This record gives sequence, C-alpha cells and structure tokens, in this order.
Amino acid sequence: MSDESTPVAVNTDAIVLRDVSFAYRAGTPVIAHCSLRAPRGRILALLGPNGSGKTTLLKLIAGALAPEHGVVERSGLVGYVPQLLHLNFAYSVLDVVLMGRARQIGLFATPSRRDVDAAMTALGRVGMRGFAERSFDELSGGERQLVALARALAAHAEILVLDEPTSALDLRHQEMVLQWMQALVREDGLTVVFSTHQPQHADAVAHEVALVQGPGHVDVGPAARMLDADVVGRLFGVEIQRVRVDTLDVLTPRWKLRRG
Ligand SMILES: Nc1ncnc2c1ncn2[C@@H]1O[C@H](COP(=O)(O)OP(=O)(O)OP(=O)(O)O)[C@@H](O)[C@H]1O
Repeated sequence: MSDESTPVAVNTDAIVLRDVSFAYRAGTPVIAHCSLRAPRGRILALLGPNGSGKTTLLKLIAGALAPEHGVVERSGLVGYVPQLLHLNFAYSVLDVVLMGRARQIGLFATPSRRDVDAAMTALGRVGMRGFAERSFDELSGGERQLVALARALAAHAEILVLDEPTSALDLRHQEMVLQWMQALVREDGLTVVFSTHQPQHADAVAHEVALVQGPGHVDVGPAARMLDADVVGRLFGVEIQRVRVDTLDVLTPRWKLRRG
C-alpha cells in the first residue's frame, strides 16, 4: 500500500466526473451515473473484471470518448496511453515519442533540438533511449508499451491516464513502471489514473482505488479500504488472501489449481 504519510499537495481535483453515462449501443450502457474524483498529485487505480468498463471509463476521463450524459472536468493537459498502441506506418521510436510533442512542435513544423531532447529524456526515463532509431512496428509488445509511456511523458502532460500500463511487461519492467508512476507524482506533481488486473499493483502505489463492476457500479475510496482481501475476492470471484512477505503485506489469489 502507498505510504499515506508521504506529503502530497491535495488541494484540488485533477479529474471530476459528475453523473456520467455512456453506451456504445443505444440502450446498453457500459458506464451509468458514474461520479468520481481524482485528486491532483495522487494515484487512482481502476480494478475490475474483464469487460466491466475500465477502458471505457479511462477514455471518458481522457476525453477520447464523450459522455452521453453528465460532465467530465479536467484541470490540466491529459496524456492518454492505450493498452496497445498500433500505428499504420513504420515510424521510428523517436518519431513516435515526438508525436507526443505535437502541441509544442506545431502543425507541419520540424521538431526543434529542444523537442528531440525532451523525447530522448522521456525515452531515458523508461529505459528505452537505446531504441530511438529502431522501427516502432518491430518492437515487442512490452517495448511498445514503454515507448507509448514515453510519448505521454514527452507531451508534459499533467494528468496521465494509463490503460493497463504493465500488462505486457516482465517483472522488472512492471516494478520500473510502478516506481516511475510514483516518482512522477511525488517529484513532478502529476496525477496518474491507471487500470490494472493486478490488485497487487494497485496495492503498491495507489492512493485511491475505483472498483469497476459494470454499469452503475463504480465504487471509489481510499486504497486501504477498497483493497480488503474479501472485497477484491468478491470483485473477481476468486478467493484472495493477504500474506506477509518480509515487511510487506501482499494480496494474492488462492488458486484452486492442483499440479496434475
Ligand atoms: N467499440 C466498442 N463497441 C461496442 N462495444 C464495446 C466497444 N468497446 C468496448 N465495448 C464493450 O463495452 C464493455 C466494456 O468494455 P471495456 O473495454 O471498457 O472493458 P474493460 O473493463 O476495459 O475490459 P478488459 O479488462 O477486458 O480490458 C464490454 O462489454 C465491451 O464488449
């Protein structure tokens, strides 16, 4: 669980949703009457089963989808990182990260030295500096995910909205991205909203957690309360326990699997 004693400036909300509803098909809402707040300078994690509406909610938060009903307020520039970034052209990794600086570069203009430096710094922050000249479409899923994070970073977004940012990453890179999220919040004052299928990741870094359980069922609260083992177990329909590993409490499923 994140350190509640860490000093963070929480004086305004970065994101506010008021009574937001959305349906891809008329009459079949995916998000219904959802109200939530993401305090500035904090980490909000979205947890929920497959198809419960996490990506839809993140897109509404980021402005990639418009609500049918209700209001979404954002207090800063949003960088949205989809789960899988697909591009229809063989861009270099550096070009992909420079896309994040479209606002600074301007339409049809050439990136300046400053833009390239910002892109290289962002690549460095996710450990991908050495990939700058590589073709993006030749990268592995995990490498693409890291480049997509660098693109949002290069944009100097104040609010990062990340769809399952660790889903394609190995254990070392999962930890790196979680630490990176914490550093962005603590040192740069950013706000992070991310979805995950790993309760343990939410437990490690999130201040607030939203349990997304389908239309009309998004419950938000402090991580310590929302990440109760029984609550998370009911959310996913599996038995979850907290076990102590060294000095850490770890949320882990009690699989019913038996070695065959
Ligand atoms: N473009 C679309 N058109 C129609 N229905 C969609 C579309 N995108 C998502 N849906 C439906 O909306 C519901 C919520 O999908 P969403 O992707 O938001 O869930 P999720 O919680 O992110 O799922 P997962 O954990 O599997 O990624 C699902 O029933 C899905 O089939």
